[in-house]
Amino acid sequence: MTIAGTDSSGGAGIQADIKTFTAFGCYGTSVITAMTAQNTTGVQGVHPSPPEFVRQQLHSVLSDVKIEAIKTGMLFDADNTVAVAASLKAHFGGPGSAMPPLVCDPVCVSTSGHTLLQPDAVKVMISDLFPITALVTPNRQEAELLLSQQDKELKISSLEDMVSAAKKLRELGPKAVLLKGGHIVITMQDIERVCSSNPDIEVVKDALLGDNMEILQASEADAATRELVVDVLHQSNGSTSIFVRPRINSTSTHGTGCTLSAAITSALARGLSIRDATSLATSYTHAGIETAFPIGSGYGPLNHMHSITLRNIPKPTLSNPHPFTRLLIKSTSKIWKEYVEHDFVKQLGQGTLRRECFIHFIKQDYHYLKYYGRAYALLGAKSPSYPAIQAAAQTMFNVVNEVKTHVSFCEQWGITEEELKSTPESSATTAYGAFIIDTGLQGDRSKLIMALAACLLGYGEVGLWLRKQASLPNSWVKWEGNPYLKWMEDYSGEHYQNAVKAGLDTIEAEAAADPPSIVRFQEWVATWERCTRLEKGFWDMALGLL
Ligand SMILES: Cc1ncc(COP(=O)(O)O)c(N)n1
Repeated sequence: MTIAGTDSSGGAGIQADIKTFTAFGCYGTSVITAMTAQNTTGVQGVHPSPPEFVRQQLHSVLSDVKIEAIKTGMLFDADNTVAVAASLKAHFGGPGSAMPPLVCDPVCVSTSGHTLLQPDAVKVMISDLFPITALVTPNRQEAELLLSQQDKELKISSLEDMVSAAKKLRELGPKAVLLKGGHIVITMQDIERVCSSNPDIEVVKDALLGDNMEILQASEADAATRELVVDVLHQSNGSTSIFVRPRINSTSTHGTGCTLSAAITSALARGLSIRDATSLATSYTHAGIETAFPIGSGYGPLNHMHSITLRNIPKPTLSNPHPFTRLLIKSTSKIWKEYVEHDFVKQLGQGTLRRECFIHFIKQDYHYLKYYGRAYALLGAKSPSYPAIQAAAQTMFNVVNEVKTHVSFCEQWGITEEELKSTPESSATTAYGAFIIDTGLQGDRSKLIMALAACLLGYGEVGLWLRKQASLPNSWVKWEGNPYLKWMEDYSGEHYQNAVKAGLDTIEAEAAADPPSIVRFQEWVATWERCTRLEKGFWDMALGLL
């Protein structure tokens, strides 16, 4: 449900909210607090709803429809603000009627400079609405106005100011604060500076920023001085996360705040946490600006419907042959790095890895391959065409054959096949294997492909990384004479790398043939991330023997 003002030009307010709810697959209801005569150049008139009529609309909706999440936008005056807060408290005050998450976008002034919240309403918003608010989403100007009650001089002009203002705003009563930084230019250097003095801050980078990976071959200079937009989320558990994305110079920004808060509300209605909802919503809004088409002569609206397909999967090029996989890895670059540059891998490369750890690992790998083979059989069963069935079946055979190589490899380490069979499966192996099979059984073929990719691509990455490191002068990787040379040769060798290439092509083809919605993409990322984490867990387990 949105409680806000209308925008006759369709880009902000109720209209933006309903479009955004729809794009997120949610059903929207609306309570109108004011009508505006408005276009892309400004607000020409405001006609507030009488407070009794605001109450009546709220009653009509709440007495009939089960609401999963609520947002407030333009409330216009103190009377309407009181009406909204009182109605919500009355409806959700009783036993068994818990308040759904309330996102308060404290709309005060339009982009064009028109007052959308009268000065005496600010105090009421703080006293009546904030205590029942799950998340308040001010921009810089709104944050300064809200905090001016305590400190008239307060100005927010740096990332440090944003972090401290977000904390102060939290003390006004809402459970969490998202301070939006669209009006403050920030660079990577600022982020590094702030994070080095506040190591607890979580940095959530948009998929378009991130690290380079060997298997994706291309490089992209991430200039320390590139202009960024940063939003700061501070929550009641004391955690602070900052959401970072590239700045777009665009005039298609009318209704950005409404859209962002409506997107967060939708994601909360779908059950995401505030942090994950914010991450998804900032991506969605960014893509809306990026893909907007010009409407009107002033500040035009965003494109709300881009998420029907995933934005921005660039076409493959020579320098970026696997754009979708790149997006996937960049979306999870932190955990991916922890996996592929794990201490287990480093010690293996140095040749210092303890023999027991390696033996534990290859024994468990023997069990894991069983799940992995079965999962490809399941993928075959879910494949729509002969070539797709063939590809899945072929990989299943490759895995089964790999087991034979694995058994003879283990023999060289003094482990018989009998011993492999009788080794109990560790929890990390069962967890990972079961997760893959479970993902496959849930029904979505693409999700299963994402689940299987973390293993395939990760080992390919490890092989290439170690080989590349070994080729550098004075390298920490010991190649010749390393007891694990054969393992490194296998995973960096042509045979395995060809399998990686085939896997990359499958993922790219899957994404190109049926580009996912942003919500579905997020599900793919979540699956991929779970498997990356489980892979890391597999190596933690092997090192845990120490
Ligand atoms: C009805 C209504 N609600 C909110 C806004 C703020 O949007 P923006 O800051 O983009 O002008 C607006 N212009 N109109």
